[in-house]
Amino acid sequence: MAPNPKVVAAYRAMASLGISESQVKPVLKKLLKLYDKNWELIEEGSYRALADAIFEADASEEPEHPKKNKRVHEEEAEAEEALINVEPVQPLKRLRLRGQENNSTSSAPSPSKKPHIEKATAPEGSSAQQQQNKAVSSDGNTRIAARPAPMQDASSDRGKQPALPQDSLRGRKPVCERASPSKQTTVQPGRLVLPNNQMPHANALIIPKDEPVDESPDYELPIAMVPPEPSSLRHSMKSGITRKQGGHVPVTSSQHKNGVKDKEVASDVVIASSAQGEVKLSLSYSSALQGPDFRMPTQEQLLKMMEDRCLRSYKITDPNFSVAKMLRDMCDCMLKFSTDSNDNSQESSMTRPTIDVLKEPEANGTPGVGGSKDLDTGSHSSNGSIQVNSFSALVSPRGPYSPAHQSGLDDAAVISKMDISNDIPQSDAVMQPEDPVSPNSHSLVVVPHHQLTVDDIRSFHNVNDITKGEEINQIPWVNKTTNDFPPPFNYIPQNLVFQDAYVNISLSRIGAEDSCPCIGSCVLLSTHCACTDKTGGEFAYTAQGLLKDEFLEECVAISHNPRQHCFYCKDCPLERSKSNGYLEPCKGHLKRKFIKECWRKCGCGKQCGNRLIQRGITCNLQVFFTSEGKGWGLRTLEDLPKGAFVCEFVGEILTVKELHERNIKCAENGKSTYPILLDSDWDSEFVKDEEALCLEAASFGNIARFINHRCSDANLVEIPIQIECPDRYYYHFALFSSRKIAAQEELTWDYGIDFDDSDQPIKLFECKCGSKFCRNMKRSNGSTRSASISG
Ligand SMILES: C[S@@+](CC[C@H](N)C(=O)[O-])C[C@H]1O[C@@H](n2cnc3c(N)ncnc32)[C@H](O)[C@@H]1O
Repeated sequence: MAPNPKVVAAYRAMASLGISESQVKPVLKKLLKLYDKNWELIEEGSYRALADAIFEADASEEPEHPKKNKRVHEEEAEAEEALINVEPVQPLKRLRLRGQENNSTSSAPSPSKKPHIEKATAPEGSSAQQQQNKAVSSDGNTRIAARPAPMQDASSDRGKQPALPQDSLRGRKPVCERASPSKQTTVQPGRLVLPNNQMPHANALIIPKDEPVDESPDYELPIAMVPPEPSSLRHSMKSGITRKQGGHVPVTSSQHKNGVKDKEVASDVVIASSAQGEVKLSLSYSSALQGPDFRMPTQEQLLKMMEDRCLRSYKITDPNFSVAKMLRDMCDCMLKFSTDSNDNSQESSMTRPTIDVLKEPEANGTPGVGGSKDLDTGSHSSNGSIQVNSFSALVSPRGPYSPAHQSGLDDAAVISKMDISNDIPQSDAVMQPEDPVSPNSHSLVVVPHHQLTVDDIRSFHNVNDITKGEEINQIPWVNKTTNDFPPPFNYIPQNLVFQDAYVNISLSRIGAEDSCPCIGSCVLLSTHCACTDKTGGEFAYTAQGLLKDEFLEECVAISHNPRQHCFYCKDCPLERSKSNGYLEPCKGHLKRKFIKECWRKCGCGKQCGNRLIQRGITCNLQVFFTSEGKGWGLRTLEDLPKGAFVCEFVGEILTVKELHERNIKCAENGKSTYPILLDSDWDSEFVKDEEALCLEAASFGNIARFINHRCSDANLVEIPIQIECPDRYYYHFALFSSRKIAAQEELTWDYGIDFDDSDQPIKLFECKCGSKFCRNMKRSNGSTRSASISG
């Protein structure tokens, strides 16, 4: 018999990819069977489906179940016949690009025929793409905003009796409102959450620049969604109104015919929305395959399988990729486990684990930052669903304004929390009609790109590097405690003027007394360096780049005994900024020891030992969610010696007047400010309004915005550093280790808060520092005055 020319062509195409006939043959047979001998589907995209199916078959090489041999042989016989019979038949339904499912094309599916899900999920990316894209970045992630707690209205105490000078602010006002470690895991309407790169399948969500993009302009539709009533859905998406309950939006065609579920359908995906803005993706898998041997996979097994599958199938970003397909694969994985595996480690029948997929990925070699490695295998959801919570935001390497593209989601859509339910008709455990008002009801939030808020965009914190590449070292974040994501903010590595602050950095102002003619590293020279003149002729740093002990001890002592180091302005710029006709007395400012670093007008080089903090953060840090109720915190991932520079407190440079205005505005909006006053030198002369500066790090800041307060025995101490500005009304605010700090220890500094003084520009929080010297603890034990913040 003459060879079928189509078969020959397929062999040739595969041969060009280095795939032998013997590899092609069995897969081709299966595909022909699967596609009802529709060669069009096989030939499409230069035999892409075939190539991918071969790769998948190669990778899995799972032994056939003996029970199935007979059926398999029958199938093979049929397929063999198909190799001869090239008659095209009506093509079967394949997963299609979002919004295209309703299109009628030459490959439009036959409503009556559907491939088995296992086969239908043959990978869609081309093999060539697969090979090219092995090193696709795994960046990415999402969030559900942990919103800052509301701020106290700074004006609330106006008009109170004049107070005597006191050191209630103790010269340091880093006093920050905590970003609320709220348990808010619900996606708010209009809020965007992207799939986490730490999800096993995250790579699949990144579209390479040169990939063709979905031509469908219909970005208001969710991915791979086939709305039964497109117009109404579109309306609801566009208007930001979530879809009505009980109105599940089926993604695939698992319809019930006369109330009976179609047994042929292996899975379906249902997306539903609620007015609460929650998202539910419900995946059902066929009851036809469910028997007495049904077993649930363990979370690890399921995820591992998904990981493998994603690596094989989706590592190439493919314009045809759809989340629905990926989720359907997950159902398929469940099916495989439940029917094929006899592994004793599996969960018993009908147990359904809760998967917190994205809480704890691994980063920088530390356990558990945001990924799937640290799953809570013990917790099972009661409603028979697998929950995949806490997607983290993707960070776009192409800039923060294209996260949806980066995710492969084009202009739309994002899921923050999804329930993958095992629809088991017998138990009827899930797929109940949803209560439109219940907080547990499920919702679909599809956010067109144009609806993203600035906060949404800011909140795409890369789980592996919250600094977005701004620092020398990556700084990952991790949350083992809740489903919260780091609050939205823009990472900036250096202070930036907000608006009115007058920071005059000009070379002409730096005179001989503020620069040195040294060559090399000043700290190594025996000659006098002019840059030490302001610090008593001594460098504060050792040749090893640590603070000298003596200097450090003095700084710590000042911190511990602020009263002895406070000065009081005659005409306090801070009070002036708040004054609405009634000027209160100065509450005191802490006069601290300065360091002056060499800078660009000096003869020495960048590596000079007297240029420490300007070289940036060098230790390995991690943002983490504290378990004590302080919200996010910062810790070191390595042992730190005493006197090590950890980081600068970076933020927007504001005048104190601007800070006051911002505080009021933030209070109105329920937001917080994270300010510190740059007031260490305010005693030297009368400080003009525009010179009374502070740093505010809530919206623009660096890693220091995560450092929590600890009363008195904090392990960091703050030191003002003069670098480029000879006037000390502007300086850098650097944090050094005040003692040896062990890896994994939380980094803290004493904000200098007087918890008994409610007349502060910020709202106080209930201190949970845990120190035996806690000033707030004393107050709450012995005093009736409350200084706690809500949230
Ligand atoms: C600079 S921010 C620190 C990062 C913050 N924890 C977060 O989650 O973004 C300061 C805020 O953290 C919280 N915080 C800091 N130290 C705390 C402590 N010792 N006890 C309770 N809350 C604290 C307060 O809400 C404060 O306003």
